[in-house]
Amino acid sequence: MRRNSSDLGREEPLLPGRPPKYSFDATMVRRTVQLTRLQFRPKVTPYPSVLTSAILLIIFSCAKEVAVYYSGNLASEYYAVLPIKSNSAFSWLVGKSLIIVLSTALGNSLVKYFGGVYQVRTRLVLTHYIQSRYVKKGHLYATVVNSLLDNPDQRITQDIDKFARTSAELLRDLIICPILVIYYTYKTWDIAGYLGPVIIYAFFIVGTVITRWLMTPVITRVYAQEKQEGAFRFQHVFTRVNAEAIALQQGEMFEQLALNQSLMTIIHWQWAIIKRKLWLDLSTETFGYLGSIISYLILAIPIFAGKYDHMDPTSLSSLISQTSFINMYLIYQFTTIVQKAAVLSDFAGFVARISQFIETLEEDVSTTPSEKFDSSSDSDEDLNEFPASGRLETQGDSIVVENLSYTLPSGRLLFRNMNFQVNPGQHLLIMGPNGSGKSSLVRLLGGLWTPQTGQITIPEDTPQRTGLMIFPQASYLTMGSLYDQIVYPNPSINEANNYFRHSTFFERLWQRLGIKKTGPRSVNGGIVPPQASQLASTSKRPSLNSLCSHSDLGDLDSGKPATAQRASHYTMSGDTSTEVNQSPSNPAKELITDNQLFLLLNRVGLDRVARTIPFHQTFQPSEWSQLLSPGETQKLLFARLLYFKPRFAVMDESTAAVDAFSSVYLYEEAQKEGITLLTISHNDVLKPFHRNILSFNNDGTISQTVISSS
Ligand SMILES: Nc1ncnc2c1ncn2[C@@H]1O[C@H](COP(=O)(O)OP(=O)(O)OP(=O)(O)O)[C@@H](O)[C@H]1O
Repeated sequence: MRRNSSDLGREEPLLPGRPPKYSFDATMVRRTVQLTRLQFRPKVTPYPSVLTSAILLIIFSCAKEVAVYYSGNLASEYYAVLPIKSNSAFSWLVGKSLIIVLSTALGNSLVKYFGGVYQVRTRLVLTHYIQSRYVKKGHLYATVVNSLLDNPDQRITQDIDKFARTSAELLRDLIICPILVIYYTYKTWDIAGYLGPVIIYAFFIVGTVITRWLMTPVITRVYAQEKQEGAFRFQHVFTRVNAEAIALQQGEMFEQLALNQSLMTIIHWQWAIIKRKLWLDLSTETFGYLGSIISYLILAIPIFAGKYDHMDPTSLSSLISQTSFINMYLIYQFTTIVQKAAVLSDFAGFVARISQFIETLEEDVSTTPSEKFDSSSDSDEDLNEFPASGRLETQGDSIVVENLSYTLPSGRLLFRNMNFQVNPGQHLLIMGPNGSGKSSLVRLLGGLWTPQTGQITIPEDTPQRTGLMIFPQASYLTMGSLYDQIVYPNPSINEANNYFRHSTFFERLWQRLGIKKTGPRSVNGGIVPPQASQLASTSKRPSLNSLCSHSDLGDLDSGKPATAQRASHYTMSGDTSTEVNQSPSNPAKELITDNQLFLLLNRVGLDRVARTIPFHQTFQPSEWSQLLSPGETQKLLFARLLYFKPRFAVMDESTAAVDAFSSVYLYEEAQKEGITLLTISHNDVLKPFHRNILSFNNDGTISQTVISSS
C-alpha cells in the first residue's frame, strides 16, 4: 500500500477558525450501520448482550411513556373531583395517583438503569474489539508510527464511552419519539381541531431551523476543543513522566510556557464555545417557555370559537388541564427532537472518530515509514513494489542479510546493498556514528520496517529456544511485578483474556456459587519460555494475572469496581516469603519460580532488588523508573535474556548505563548460555566478546572487520 500526502485530508487538519466538520452523509450512515453491527454482534462477553439491554431499554421507555400519560392526566381528574367534594371519589383518585406516580418513578428509574447497562456494555464490546486489534502484533507500531490517525488513546478511552452514552440517549428518546408525536398529534387535533397541530408543527419548524443554525458553530468548536484536550493531557503526562529530566535541566519555566500555550489554545476554543452557546441557550430557553404558552393559545381557539360554551366552569377547567398537558407533551416531544439534534451531532462525530480508528486498523498499514510520504521524489522509483511479506524470513540457524537497501522518508539512503551473515557463536559488534542507521537495522531485523530491496533471514524458534530476541535501545519495563519483567512478553494475563472470551453466564454463576473454579488456560503467544523441567520448584507467587483475574474486569452487573490490588505504594518489605500462591490460576508461576527469579536477580548483580522489592507486587512503568536506576533496569533486562536463553539476541546499547565491570560480567554470563549476541555499542570494552565488527558509515556503506577467528 502506498500513501501520499493527500491522504492527510482524511481527517481535516485543525486550523484556528476551521475545525473539522462532521455531517450526516452516506459515509456517516454506512459507518453507523457498521458500528451498530459490531455493537450487536453475537455475545462476546460473559454478560448479557448489548442487544438484550437495548430491547429492555426500549420496552421500559415505552412503558414509562404510558405511565407519564396517565400521571399527566391526574391533574385534570383532581379538577373534576375536588369541586364535587366526594369522599369516595377523592380517596379512589388518591390511591390511583399513588399507583401511577410509583409506576412512573419505577419506569423512569428502570429506563435510566437499562440506559446505563446498555452504555457500559456498548463500551465494553467496542473497546475490547478495537483494543484487541490495536495493541496487536504488526498493528501497534504501524498505527502509532505510520498512520495519520490523531490521538488513538483519546479515541479508545473517551470517544467510545461518549459514543456509548449518546447512543443510549438517542435510543431512549428518539426511537419512541415518532410514536408519541403521532399519538399526541391525534389527541391535539381531537381537542383543538386542525389548527392545534398546525400551530405546534409550525412552532417546531421555526424552532428547529433557528436552533440548528445556532448549533452548527458550537458543535464544530466542541470537536476542536476535544482534540486539543487530548493533546493537552498527553503533554501533562509527558511532563510528569520526564519530571526528573526537566528538573535537572531546570526546564520548568520552558515547560510551563509550553503548557500555557496549549492551555491558551484550549481556552480559545472553550471561549468560542461559550460565546456561541449564549445565543443557542437563549433560543432553546425561549422556545422551551414559549411552548407552555402556546399550549394555552391553542386551547383559546376552540374556547373563543364557542365550541365549549355548553360546559360548566368545573368541567371546562378539567378539560383545560387535560388539554394543556397533551399540547405541552406534544411540544415537549418536538423540543426533545430539537435538543437531541445536538446529541445526534455529537453522535455523528464519535461515529466518525471511532470508525476512522477501525478503518485504520483494518487497512494494510505499512510498517515502512517512507510510505507515509510521496516517494515519487525518491531516487528509487520501485521502492514499494516488493510485497512486505517477502522481506523478512524465518528459517535456518543464522541471521542473513542480503543486498539490503533502505532509504528514509527524507530521501536519505541509510544502507546500500548491505550483506552480512551471523552464524551461531559468531558474535557481532555493530558500531558507527550517531544517526548512521544502527537502530534502523534493528527495526528491520524486528520486522517493524520493510526493506525496499534485499532480504533478511532470521533464525527460527525451536521447541526449546526462541530464535531471535531483540532488546531495544530504550529500556522498557512493563506494568507488572518482577516476575512479569522476566517472563515478558509472555502474558501472564491470559487468564483474564480467556475469561473475557469464553466464560458463559452459567460458568460465572457456578464460580460465584463456588461450584467451579476456572483453571489456568495458558495461551502462549509470546516468546518460547524455558521448559518447566528447567525451573527449580519452590514456593510460587501470583503475578500480573492476579491483577487482571476475573474480578479485575469489574462486576458490571453489580456495578462493583475492579478489585485489583494495584500497587499504590512501594513497601520496603524484605520478606517475600509470606505471600504464597494467592491466585489458584497463575500462568506466571508456571513460567518462573521464586527460586529461579531470586537466582537470576543475584546472577545479574541485582541482589539488592531481590531483597527489597516484593516479587509479587505490581508497579506501573513510571514507578519502575523510580524503583530502579537505568543501570539496574538494564541488568534486569539481562536477567530476562538469561531466563529465555534465545539462540540469538540483538542488544541495542543494552549496557550503556551499566558499569564496565558489570558489562563484562553480563556478557560472559550471556555467552555461557550459548546466546549469540549482536551488540550495538560505542563501548570498546565489549570488543573482546565479539568475533566480527560491522562498522556503519554515514554514507550508507558498511565495512566488516574480523576481530577474532574463534
Ligand atoms: N520512524 C522514523 N522515521 C523516519 N526516520 C527515522 C525514524 N527513526 C529513525 N529515523 C532516522 O534514521 C536515522 C538513523 O537513526 P538510527 O536510530 O538508526 O541511528 P543510530 O545509528 O542507531 O544512532 P545512535 O548511535 O545515536 O543510536 C536518523 O537520522 C533518524 O532521524
